[in-house]
Amino acid sequence: MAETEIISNSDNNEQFFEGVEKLIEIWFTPVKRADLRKITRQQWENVLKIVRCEIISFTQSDEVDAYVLSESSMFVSRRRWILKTCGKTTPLRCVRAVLALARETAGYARVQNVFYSRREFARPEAQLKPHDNFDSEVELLDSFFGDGRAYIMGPEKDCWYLYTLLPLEGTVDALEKEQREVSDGREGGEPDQTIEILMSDLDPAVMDIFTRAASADAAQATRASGIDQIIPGMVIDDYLFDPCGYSMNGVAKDGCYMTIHITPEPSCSYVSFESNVSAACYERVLSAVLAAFRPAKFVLTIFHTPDAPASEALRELKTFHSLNAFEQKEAQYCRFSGYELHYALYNKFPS
Ligand SMILES: C[S@+](CC[C@H](N)C(=O)[O-])C[C@H]1O[C@@H](n2cnc3c(N)ncnc32)[C@H](O)[C@@H]1O
Repeated sequence: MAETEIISNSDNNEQFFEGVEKLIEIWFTPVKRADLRKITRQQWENVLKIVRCEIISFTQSDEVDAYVLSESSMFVSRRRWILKTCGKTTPLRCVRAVLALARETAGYARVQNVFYSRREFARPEAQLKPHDNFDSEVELLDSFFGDGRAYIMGPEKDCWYLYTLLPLEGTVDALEKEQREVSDGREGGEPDQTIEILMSDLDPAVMDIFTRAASADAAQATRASGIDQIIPGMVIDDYLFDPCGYSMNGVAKDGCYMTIHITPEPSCSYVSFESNVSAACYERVLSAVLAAFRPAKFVLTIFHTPDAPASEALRELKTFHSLNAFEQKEAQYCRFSGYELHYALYNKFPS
């Protein structure tokens, strides 16, 4: 397993781990018979060495290959690649290698869309280049993809960063038109959505479940926390770290995935939830996630294509009972190339 990034905090002898992940998602422009799943496990292992993490488990459905990593997860489907890594990993350093494999092994010549995002790190100064500041990350991303656009949302010390592609002809409408033309009559025109819930300051009693002292194995932690009930019917691949820490991927037959990563250390507790489940389930999913982990604070992001039912779900967000205990500190809505984004930051009301 890769070197553990656990740093002792000399003031109180507690351990620090940077749970906040860097998340990159690349969509390739459809080509008949091209498939990212032609890239072999050995080739992915070489890529992940550059990132400073390793594969620890694997599961798959007809639509997606899901890897649990020593630092979070990777999902590979026909034309979408997702890499989510925490700690001091360096995911942007592997993008050049992935673009080369996509071209030479999988058969993709063009990138259709890119999303790179993360919350502000608890300890930004401890990150390795280019992840020690967002400007350097953007500079490297621009060197791969030409002109992207960078966004910073929320308050300075607790912000959320995003990089995505600029519309080619200068306007969002122009890019959406181009994307519609590319996907007309082929795969790839399907509605898409991603919900992410990035939680901090979690209930210590819940975090305790994700320690070897409290749970004999990952399956026990999955059941005791209710993770198996968040999106029922998924094949779950879970892993309990020693002495604490938890990662899981879930995949369903229809291509739906979910992934949860947990840093239970009291001084830096952090949990991330991500899924492309359809928006029809958002209230149920949000309430199951908040009930399972009991965060004091969380960032909610929802990306969706304009035709996805998520647009409806977002209009109803204010009526979600699960959000009654929280104050919405920030909220922003953006429209990008082919996607809309809702971002919000919530704090628990003092009890
Ligand atoms: C990989 S997990 C999940 C991280 C995730 N990004 C999150 O949302 O918190 C990290 C947790 O596992 C623990 N851990 C134990 N051994 C580890 C190892 N060899 N590599 C990475 N994390 C390890 C860390 O202390 C931390 O609590």
